[in-house]
Amino acid sequence: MEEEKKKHEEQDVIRLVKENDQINREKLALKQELELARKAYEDCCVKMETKAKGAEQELEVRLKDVMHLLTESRKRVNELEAYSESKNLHWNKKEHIYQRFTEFQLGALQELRLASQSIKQDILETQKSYLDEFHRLEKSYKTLVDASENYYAVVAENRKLHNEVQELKGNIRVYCRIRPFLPGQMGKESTIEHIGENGELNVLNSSKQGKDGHQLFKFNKVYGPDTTQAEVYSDIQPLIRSVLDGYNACIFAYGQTGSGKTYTMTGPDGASEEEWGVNYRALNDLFHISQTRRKIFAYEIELQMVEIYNEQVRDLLSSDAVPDASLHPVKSTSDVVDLIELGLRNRAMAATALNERSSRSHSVVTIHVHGIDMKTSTSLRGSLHLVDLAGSERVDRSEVTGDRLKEAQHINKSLAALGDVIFALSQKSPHIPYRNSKLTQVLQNSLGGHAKTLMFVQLNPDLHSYAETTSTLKFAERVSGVELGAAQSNKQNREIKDLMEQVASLKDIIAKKDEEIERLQLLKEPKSVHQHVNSEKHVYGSSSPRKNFIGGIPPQTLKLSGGNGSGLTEAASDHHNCLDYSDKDSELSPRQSFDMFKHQKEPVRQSKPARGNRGRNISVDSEILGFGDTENKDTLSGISCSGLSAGPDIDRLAESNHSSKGVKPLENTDNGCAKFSRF
Ligand SMILES: Nc1ncnc2c1ncn2[C@@H]1O[C@H](COP(=O)(O)OP(=O)(O)OP(=O)(O)O)[C@@H](O)[C@H]1O
Repeated sequence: MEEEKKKHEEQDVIRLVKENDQINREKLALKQELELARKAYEDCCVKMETKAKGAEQELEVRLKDVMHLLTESRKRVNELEAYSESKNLHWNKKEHIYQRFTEFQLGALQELRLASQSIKQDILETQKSYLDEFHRLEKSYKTLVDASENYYAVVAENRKLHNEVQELKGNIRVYCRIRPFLPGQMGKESTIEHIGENGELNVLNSSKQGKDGHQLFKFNKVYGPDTTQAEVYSDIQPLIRSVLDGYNACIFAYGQTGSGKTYTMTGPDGASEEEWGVNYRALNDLFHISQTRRKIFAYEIELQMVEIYNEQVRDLLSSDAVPDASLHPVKSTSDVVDLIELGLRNRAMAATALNERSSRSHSVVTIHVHGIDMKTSTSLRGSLHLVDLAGSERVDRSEVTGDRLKEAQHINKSLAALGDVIFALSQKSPHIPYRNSKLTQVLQNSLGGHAKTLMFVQLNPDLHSYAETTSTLKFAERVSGVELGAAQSNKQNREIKDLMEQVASLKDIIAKKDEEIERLQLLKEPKSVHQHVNSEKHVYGSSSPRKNFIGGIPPQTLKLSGGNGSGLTEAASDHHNCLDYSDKDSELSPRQSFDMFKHQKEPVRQSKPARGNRGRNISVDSEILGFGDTENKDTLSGISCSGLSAGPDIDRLAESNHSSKGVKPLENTDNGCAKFSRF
């Protein structure tokens, strides 16, 4: 045990020696390590010391700099403080100034606001007045524009018309129109050899040899068979338009039966607008122009349509028994179409061998235009007669007898009378034989005076109608040589119109007084009728105002002294009627002419009780009406020596009448009526 203890002790000693070695070794290593650490520490301390010294030096430099900067900054701060102080003072001053200025500005602004409000008010008021003024100006400007538009249109039209008037001055215009061959007549030989540019017309009769077969005529214009209705109308349009300026115009269609008179004046049956004749186109045109002038003129247009058949005037627009030629106001073309169609239906037709719907009457469409210039109150009256004459064919060729012969004789008589009137006008004869036929009576105003007259000469190109054609052309050629003088417009201004009305009423008063004196004289001297007649003649002398009635006829003398008062138809047809138009009354308007027809009835009823003495009445009336012998002789010579008959056939017809009855000077019949001994 001991041993073992010893052994353990030995082992412990060995272990302890070993451990001591180990600790010594470790102690040495640690000593070395410590030495190294101490050396590293000393190095580090030296380094740090050096570094600290460097840093200290650097910091000192920097401190110096900072101190310097600080001093500088303090200096600047002081400076800035001083500056700011001065600025502050300055701003305070400025603020004070601004404050005062703002206060002042606010005051001024307030004032300005007030001023602006009042100015605004003023502006609104001015604007309103400007607007009013502007509207007024706009209105007047519009009126001026309209007026100027119309003015220029009117001026242009007037200029055109002026030229036409110049052109028309003088001769009756004659336009010749050749109708085409009708279906079924194709292959027929034509008499028309050549139509010249300037109104020349060569007709040819192939059955005659050499020179005799050719004849040359010259008119204002010749229309070939292909001419359209519109082309024809465009040539006469200015004449028709002049009616709106107060002119009277008359357009005839003359020619043998079936030569196209109705076609030219009205158009074919059931005509389309393109085929419309002069009648429709004229009215259409008049409406159109009256519309364009509506700002300047107020127009009224009225229409009448009569036919003259066997020397009787018949109203075509009235189916009533009323005999007066009715006047129909028209406002549109359709009114016109309806009226003319009614008239055409009423027109007397009768068949002849030449034309199955041959019109054996003259048809007269009359357009009355009354215009008032709205500015000057000048009134104007124009009228247009559109006459479709009855056929001028030869009686023998018409193969007519009995009633048809009578019709033909009447037609030829009235055409001869028309020729006589035209010739008398051309001769500037003091007596124009208007009353030789109803046709010339109705057309009186549009033939003489200051009317414009145009004649369409219608031709049938058929060689078979050669004789008719040449006789028609000869008549037309003579008509074309007739000079009527310059046309004049029927304008009357308000003052003249008022004065005329005053004069008329004064004349009425004087006439009434005259009658009273007459009545009193009759009461005083019931037996001295003869003396009374003489005294009345004196009263009706040139110094008497009665002589000055329009047209030279006192109203009470426009009566049928010997008629039965049955009105227009009978008045027109009855040769015993004393009513006629004085040849001096060519200034009467066509309206007045028709009015005379209207007045025929009433005075007849009055004539007996008013006058009491038929013989005296007759002598007075016949004198007033111009039935004096000398004048009537002139009438007759005018008829027979005119050299302007309605062609050889008409002459022949007249001769045949003369030979049976003999040509005698005009004579007064028992009842005081002038009788034309030729018919
Ligand atoms: N220019 C034309 N173009 C075509 N047809 C025409 C022309 N002129 C006339 N006619 C025709 O010729 C025929 C006879 O014409 P219209 O009846 O006009 O003759 P008119 O001279 O008036 O006869 P009347 O003397 O018997 O009244 C009609 O059928 C018509 O349509």
